Amino acid sequence: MAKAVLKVEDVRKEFVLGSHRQTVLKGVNIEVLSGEFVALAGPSGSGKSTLLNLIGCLDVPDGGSIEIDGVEVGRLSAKEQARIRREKIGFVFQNFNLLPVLTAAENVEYPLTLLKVSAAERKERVRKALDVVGLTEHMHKRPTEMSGGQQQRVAIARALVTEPTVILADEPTSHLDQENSEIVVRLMQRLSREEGVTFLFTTHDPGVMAEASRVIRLRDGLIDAGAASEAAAASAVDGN
Ligand SMILES: Nc1ncnc2c1ncn2[C@@H]1O[C@H](COP(=O)(O)OP(=O)(O)OP(=O)(O)O)[C@@H](O)[C@H]1O
Repeated sequence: MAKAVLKVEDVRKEFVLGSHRQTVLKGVNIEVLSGEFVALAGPSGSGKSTLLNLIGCLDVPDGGSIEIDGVEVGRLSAKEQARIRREKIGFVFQNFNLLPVLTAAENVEYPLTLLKVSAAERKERVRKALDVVGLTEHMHKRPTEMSGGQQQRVAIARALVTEPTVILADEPTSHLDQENSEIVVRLMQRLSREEGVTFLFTTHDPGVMAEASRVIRLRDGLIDAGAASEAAAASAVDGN
């Protein structure tokens, strides 16, 4: 039985804009097991990015707890949050967010430099990460010299290279055409199945959701219990 690497319990978040107070997350509970490939779905404005930002230590919850690899991250100082982000979390963004002046290899190497990994080990880990995403021959190219799909694969290699507990991906395929979207989703799925990498990603695309090992749905600030029980019933039937 795989262990839970992410536990979100009764998480609440509200935003105040002037006199308007909006409760976006009203007590969210989710658990993600090591090696799972989990989609977070829900209508626009349902709080998917807000939840991902809390899990990614980019914001703090107003209540509840978030545990990553057994560490409670919801009430850490900004400095401690930054350390958790560097050591335990990989990020993939919809617009790739590669540094334009760096080559593919240098982009992938960057987070290892922040972790003070030795030059020899950096070289080996970058080589392996680019190999796993199938971009060895493009390692010296800059982002502008690569397609969107190739750039997103570099971003996945950059997220992978630190061997994080979980990779969080916010709409990783929404800026890609159908063909590249499929390539990127299949790549993430393969990394989950073959390398045991854990992914939690948001998406609006039913085709992408269909590839997930599990779909968690947010609605009105809560996990959609109907969808959760449907998923439990489906996994009981197919034995996953
Ligand atoms: N920093 C903020 N300040 C104020 N309101 C915010 C902030 N961030 C998000 N919100 C509000 O919280 C709600 C949820 O936003 P969020 O981006 O999490 O939704 P989402 O499900 O990711 O939407 P989409 O699918 O359109 O990306 C929205 O109503 C949004 O306006």
